[in-house]
Amino acid sequence: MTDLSMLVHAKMPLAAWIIDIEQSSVPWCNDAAEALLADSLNDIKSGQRLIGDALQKRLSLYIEALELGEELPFKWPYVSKDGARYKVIGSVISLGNGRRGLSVEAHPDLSHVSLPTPTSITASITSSTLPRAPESSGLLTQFRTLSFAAFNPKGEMIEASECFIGVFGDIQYIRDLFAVSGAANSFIQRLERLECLSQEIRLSSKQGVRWYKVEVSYHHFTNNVYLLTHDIQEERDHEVALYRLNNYDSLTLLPNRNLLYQQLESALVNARKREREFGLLYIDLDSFKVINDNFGHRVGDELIQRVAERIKTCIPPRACLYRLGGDEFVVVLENTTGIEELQNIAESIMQNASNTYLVAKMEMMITASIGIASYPQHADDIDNLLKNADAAMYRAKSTGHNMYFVYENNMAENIDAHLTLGGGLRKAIEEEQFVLHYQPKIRLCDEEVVGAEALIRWVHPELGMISPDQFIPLAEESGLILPLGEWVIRRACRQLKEWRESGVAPIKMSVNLSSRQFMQADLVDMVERVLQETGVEPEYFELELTESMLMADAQQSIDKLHGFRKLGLTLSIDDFGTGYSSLAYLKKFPIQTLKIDRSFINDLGLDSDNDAIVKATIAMAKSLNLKVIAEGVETRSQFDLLDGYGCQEVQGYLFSKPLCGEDFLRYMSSQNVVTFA
Ligand SMILES: Nc1nc2c(ncn2[C@@H]2O[C@@H]3COP(=O)(O)O[C@H]4[C@@H](O)[C@H](n5cnc6c(=O)[nH]c(N)nc65)O[C@@H]4COP(=O)(O)O[C@H]3[C@H]2O)c(=O)[nH]1
Repeated sequence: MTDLSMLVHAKMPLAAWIIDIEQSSVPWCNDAAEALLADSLNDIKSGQRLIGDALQKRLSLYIEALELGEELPFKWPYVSKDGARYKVIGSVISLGNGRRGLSVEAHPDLSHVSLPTPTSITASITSSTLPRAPESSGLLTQFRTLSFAAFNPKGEMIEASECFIGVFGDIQYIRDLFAVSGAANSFIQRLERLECLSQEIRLSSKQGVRWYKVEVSYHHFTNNVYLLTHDIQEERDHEVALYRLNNYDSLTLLPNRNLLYQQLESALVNARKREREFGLLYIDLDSFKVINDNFGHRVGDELIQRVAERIKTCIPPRACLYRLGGDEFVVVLENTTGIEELQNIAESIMQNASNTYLVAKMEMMITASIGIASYPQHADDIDNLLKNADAAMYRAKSTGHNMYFVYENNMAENIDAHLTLGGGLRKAIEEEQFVLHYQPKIRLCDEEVVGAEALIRWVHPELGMISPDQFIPLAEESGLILPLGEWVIRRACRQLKEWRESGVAPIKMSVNLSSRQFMQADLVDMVERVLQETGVEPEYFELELTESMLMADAQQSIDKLHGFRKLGLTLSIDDFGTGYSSLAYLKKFPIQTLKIDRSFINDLGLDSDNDAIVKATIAMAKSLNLKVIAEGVETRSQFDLLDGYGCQEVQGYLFSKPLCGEDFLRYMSSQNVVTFA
């Protein structure tokens, strides 16, 4: 056995295997270990031969020490079958289920190689001006796959394998290998302290600076250094890719939630230490789901990319933008001088983000709702800071689109319930846990079905059917009414189309609008789009609005109502009598129908004041050329009174409760309003 044959065995990568300490077995070994341990491998796998008595004893001691909380260094000399010597070095790893194991590597033990005269190894980094040493034996050059080199105490390369020269060139000094001179110094210093050294380090190869695993052995007698290198750049690239995958959003390439938490943690530490402020903006795009639903996820994804690019241009260079997923982003700004700084960013985002985007050859628009929270004013820990910014964002959403709000204390009051229920509602929208029921509208003169009011129900997987009174206010508050409202309009139109296709005589479909929906900037466009998409003629579609909705911003309402009228659909005032009830004012609104609230119908014939109001309302509505419909009609006597007062249509349990689509069709058939063409 020659010294060189030992080097041959020390091939890279290192032989590595895992020892299950409790079982005294070897559950895994790599190819190098397989080659190194050759025909004893079968025994290794069954855990018998390699782990002989002496080793078993050492492992037992090791386990005992581990149990006492003491981790002993595990080193074990190993001589392979052909006499090559190795140092096996192990470290503790978890094997799952509370079991512990050792991850071991066999490092070639080069301390037996006979080599030239000793001097100090420190000289190797200080003697770069010395001429090249002549000690080369010429033997190593024959190795083609092993990247190996030997250096004398002056740091001069004595000899190198063909592979080494191929990778690093014919270098003169050990320091020539290192990409950074500081790295060379600390490397040599470590080597002086340790017998052998295994380190991952960047070296200067002919291909450029790359990551290598370097195994170095320092020979005591000769002071020479023996160095093996193994290119691990590819592994590093994989690690980097994995890091990117875990910490960056693949769609926008923005840092994700993980990195957000990391930055917030460090921002918090800095701010506490230096008594500084920092803040964040929680950004949620408005009605993004509508875009996904209408144009597909590819278009939605592209829009998200464009929006991310746009937001980046609106924030200062020292601010950092993160994507939390979906249509949610967060901007973090450290060392702020006050809330205004954050408000300025919000304004800049709102202004720029709402400009059109060219996506899939279409011009698209989207707005953002933003919530602002700052440390230490609004929270003194990260979770609450995020939660409060989120609460402020919800406030912005429920107040109107394209707005920002700075967190205020009262926003937190309902936030827990809000997030739980809101979260449920969000999921319900995604999973379409909603159905529409339809209540017939009956013409008084001939008791024919002339219309249907679409009424939403939430079919909750655990709670069963939930009435709209319970969740519409929540949907309003969270802004979710916008996607939900659009779903209602689309579903109702599709249903009308289906009924028509199954031979039902034309009837009008009415849909309720909520106040938040009514504020939606692109509402008229959205309704037009849905009507076109579903092929419903506008004259068969009606929107029901409340008085309070119209009065909130009368001028804007008038403009919007005219927009709807231009489309050709009809407009009805719902729950009439419960609000302002100013017919004179209502004259200004281009509406066609008044719906008398069921609270008036309840007492009809029992309360003369009520009767007088209903009678007067119908008379005045007629003079204004408005159609009148009464809701909540439950009895024949109510029906007869309304007939006598000149009411044109009724709706109520007297005829039918709201029905699912199929039952409504059956109801129509029983009323002979089916004209099978
Ligand atoms: N006691 C009695 N009740 C009757 C009678 N006839 C009908 N009703 C009920 O009265 C409500 C009429 O709807 P609304 O006034 O628009 O009041 C609706 C409407 O404001 C809102 N809503 C329902 N669907 C939607 C929707 O799709 N969008 C929006 N924004 N709001 C909706 O929820 C409210 C409640 O809806 P529902 O629970 O379906 O309750 C419905 C209906 O089931 C009757 O003879 N007697």
